[in-house]
Amino acid sequence: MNRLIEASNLGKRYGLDWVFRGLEFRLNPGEVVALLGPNGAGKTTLLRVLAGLVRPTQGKLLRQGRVGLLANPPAFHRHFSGEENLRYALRLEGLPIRAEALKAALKAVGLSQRKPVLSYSSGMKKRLAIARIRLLKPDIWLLDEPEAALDAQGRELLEGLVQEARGRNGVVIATHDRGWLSHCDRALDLGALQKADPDRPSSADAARNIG
Ligand SMILES: Nc1ncnc2c1ncn2[C@@H]1O[C@H](COP(=O)(O)OP(=O)(O)OP(=O)(O)O)[C@@H](O)[C@H]1O
Repeated sequence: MNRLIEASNLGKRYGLDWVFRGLEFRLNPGEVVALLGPNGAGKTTLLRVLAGLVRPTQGKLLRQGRVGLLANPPAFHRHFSGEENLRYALRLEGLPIRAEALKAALKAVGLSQRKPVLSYSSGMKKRLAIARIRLLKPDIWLLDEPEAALDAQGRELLEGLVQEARGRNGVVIATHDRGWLSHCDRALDLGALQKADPDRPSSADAARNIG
């Protein structure tokens, strides 16, 4: 089977401080992995490294396929409407832009087409980010605290999205919400990795099977 992500001896340091070091991580198509750990454990940093936005300080990282990062908070062009932001994202990825698909994507998350994003609440921005990742259909879904700011209906949308994705894509969910574990195949606990070795020398894969 072709792996979507294969990382070995991965490490990221800011100044003298290692955020993580010696990390082994693999993601296969169809797998959903939870990324756990307390504040500051390195979940966002690892997602950004896996997404290719931050260069690792050490180690090898191989990725296969398109990556979609649902950041927390998600970033948009504030003066563009929701629809314009979706168009822009599709154009950047070189994907076809179909007006009907854009309209449907916004409707599915309960947003109107014309309002500028600067008038959105945090939950509405999160919903727009859900619409965006759903349209972009990446092979690798990296979700950073995806539940933050969402109401119960938004959460349901998100859970549906993860179920949709898990058929053929790989999903990594960084979260403090252990409710996600029932949707995940494995968990990687960065807090446990730190505790196992406070100086964070090279360590083995901290992933554990959860069912
Ligand atoms: N650009 C940066 N420069 C310096 N240090 C950074 C930078 N980004 C993150 N860090 C540090 O890396 C560590 C991990 O931060 P990160 O945001 O990855 O943690 P997290 O697990 O996502 O935390 P939270 O649960 O609070 O979102 C923290 O000590 C943080 O201060």
